[in-house]
Amino acid sequence: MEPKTSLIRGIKRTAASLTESDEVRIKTFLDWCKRECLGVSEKVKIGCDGSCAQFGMVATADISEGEHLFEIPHQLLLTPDTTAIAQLLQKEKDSIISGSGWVPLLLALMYEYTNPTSRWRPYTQLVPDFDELDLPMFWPKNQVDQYLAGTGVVKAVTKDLTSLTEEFHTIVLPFVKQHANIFPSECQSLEFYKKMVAFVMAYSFTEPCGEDVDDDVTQQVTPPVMVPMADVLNHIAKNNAHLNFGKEVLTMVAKVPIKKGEEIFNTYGELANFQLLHMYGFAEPYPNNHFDTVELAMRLVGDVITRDAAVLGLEDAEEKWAFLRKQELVCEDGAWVLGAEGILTEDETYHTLKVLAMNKNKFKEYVENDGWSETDSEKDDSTCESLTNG
Ligand SMILES: C[S@@+](CC[C@H](N)C(=O)[O-])C[C@H]1O[C@@H](n2cnc3c(N)ncnc32)[C@H](O)[C@@H]1O
Repeated sequence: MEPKTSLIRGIKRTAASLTESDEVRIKTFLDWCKRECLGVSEKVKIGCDGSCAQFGMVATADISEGEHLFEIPHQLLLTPDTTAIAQLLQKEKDSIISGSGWVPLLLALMYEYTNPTSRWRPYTQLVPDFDELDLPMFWPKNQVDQYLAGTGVVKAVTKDLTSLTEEFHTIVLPFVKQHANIFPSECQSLEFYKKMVAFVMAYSFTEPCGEDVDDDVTQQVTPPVMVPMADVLNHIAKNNAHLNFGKEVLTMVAKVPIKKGEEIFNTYGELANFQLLHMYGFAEPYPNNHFDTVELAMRLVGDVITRDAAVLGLEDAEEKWAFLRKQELVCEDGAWVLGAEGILTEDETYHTLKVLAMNKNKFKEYVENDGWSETDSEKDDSTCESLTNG
């Protein structure tokens, strides 16, 4: 059988040890951090001796809860506003508007990544070759279809590849050609652009907005930025450190006491394993990821209940399903989401199951009323309780 190369490659990297070139790149990066006033605690070090994936950060002494591990000045973030081509991007901003919103950062990265005299050179040199990240967007299509069927990754990867190819040809390539004096020829290649997209996907941060700015579970909606040093940290769901976005600096703070020798883990968000695999090329082994979810496609359930209504003892299954669709409680692309602690789409699932379980008269009444507004007493109905919790 064909090996699941990507998953195996991911495991192999666990046992990696620092090569001479790694050591030089880490030292160059740390010297750069010092020069650029990126302060790092003496109680941490970058290395390969963490639990996973090439580089990571490990505690070299006991760390207390709340201790600062490093502080990154805002001007050291690599963004469309800080790059050496910021003025050009600003001047041409109307021609680089994209659906993803990533194009300005991608152009900044293409420029800085290929420029030997870039201010961020020691940072961009530390990042591994992007193919090694094993993001499913680099897998051959047949492997994605074969190994990831039934997860949301297949659809997400197809969408990513379509949109990045479209943005490359319509926005990025014309821009790069127009400014061929500053972009080397490799920037005209779609393969290179894909690597830059992978860089943003697996390494960028998005400043949380809204009320809970200090909370690492906040919704992320602002454009992504590159954050040197913070992106050295690997992710686990039970992270022991998190990044605070302050006005002057971004600070990595210990969430809990961390013992000497332990790896420092950040969070990339409350992500299910399929999302981790899609964006970062790894998944957490069961049962470590308490944010993991399973999606039950409504379309599949619809097929089964209408096909096997008699076996299931369901009355008017087809009419009920059609009515639920009309009410937009179910849809072709929809899914019910099951989390570690129960059903996350509880209302929709509850409502659907309740309709499916109705007898003829009740369903007739329900259709006549164009659905029904539920009272608390109905919600306490024991049948429905067992349906939602069982
Ligand atoms: C932001 S980078 C972290 C630094 C990265 N380890 C490096 O060497 O540059 C994100 C990448 O690290 C790896 N990674 C992070 N957390 C991981 C984990 N818990 N298990 C396996 N790989 C992980 C994945 O390859 C992911 O795409």
